[in-house]
Amino acid sequence: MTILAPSDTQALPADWRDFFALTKPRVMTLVIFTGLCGLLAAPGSINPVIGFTAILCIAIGAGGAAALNQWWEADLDAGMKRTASRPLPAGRMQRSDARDFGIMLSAASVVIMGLAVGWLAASILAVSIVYYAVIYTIWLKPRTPQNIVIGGGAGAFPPMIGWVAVTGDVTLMPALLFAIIFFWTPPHFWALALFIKSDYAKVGIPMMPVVRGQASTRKQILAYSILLVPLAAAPWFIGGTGAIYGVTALALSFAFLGLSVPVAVRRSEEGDAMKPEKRLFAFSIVYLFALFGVLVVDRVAAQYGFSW
Ligand code: HEM
Ligand SMILES: CC(C)=CCC/C(C)=C/CC/C(C)=C/COP(=O)(O)OP(=O)(O)O
Repeated sequence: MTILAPSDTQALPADWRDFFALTKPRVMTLVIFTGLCGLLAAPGSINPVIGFTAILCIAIGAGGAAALNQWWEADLDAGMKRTASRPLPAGRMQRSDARDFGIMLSAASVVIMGLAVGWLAASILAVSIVYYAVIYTIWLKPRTPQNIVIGGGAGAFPPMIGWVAVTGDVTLMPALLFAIIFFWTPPHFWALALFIKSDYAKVGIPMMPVVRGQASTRKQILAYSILLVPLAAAPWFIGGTGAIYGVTALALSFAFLGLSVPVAVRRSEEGDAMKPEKRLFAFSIVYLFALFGVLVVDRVAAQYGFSW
């Protein structure tokens, strides 16, 4: 099968703000934060300049992959209200410029990571870029309602990259951090997809609520949320963290589960300003920031002798 690249259109000259927008800066804050937390929670130490370089490379690589995602999806983005004002669908940029920008950032991030930090971290970064830009965006997203379940792997790599930048090897702890984000992604995204369902249906993307329906999606959100409870606490169970992390992870995960139940049973009050799925989506972001934040707090506390 031949995959044709989207062609160029007449576009207005883009400025730096459009290039910055191509990196999906708001979404990538959490990607960068989880990468930083992976780096700070890892055993051992790293030269601050090299540590900063590692995080910069995760940011540049994630931004490059996001630019490639938008280069490929310019036509789809034009058909959805949420994405129509992005630089490409709004006609502020040439498609080829977005593609070249994405390739340049991606390549630079991997090479700099390899030379300055290490080639294992660089290889995992390269895999995550290809995973997001090619496996998820080009291959899975238009083909299967399991797109984000499998595609969730792309966004789960950053803490592992941060960890590996310090330790130089992949052990059970970074694998667990990967698994937490991997199983967090379906409830995170399907909660959103439940209230923007019609947008994806319009452009023919087989997102779960469109293909399997709302009831099935709601049940699956609950199933992943249940799984997150033991999984998020697993770093504590295996002795990789102290109780500061473990107890907070359990509290956060039960709160997450508590917000998933009304989504699963469609319980929303008459005149409820914020639907349960909107509430769950918003909390999913707070959840991951807090979970990875407390991972670092736990490690710092242990270093200062505060551990239960
Ligand atoms: C395949 C996996 C994922 C999909 C399909 C997805 C999809 C989305 C979508 C469509 C939005 C709405 C905002 C927008 O228009 O860009 C969003 C928001 C967000 N996502 Fe995800 N996401 C995924 C994974 C992740 C991961 C792994 C992270 C970070 C670890 C993340 C962090 C965020 C954040 C922070 C926001 C809020 C951005 C804002 O405030 O506008 N997402 N996500
Ligand atoms: C280091 C590295 C490469 C990290 C990548 C991180 C990653 C995969 C994040 C995924 C988050 C994201 C923006 C999904 C949007 O899905 P979409 O693109 O389908 O959403 P859209 O409908 O808004 O375009």
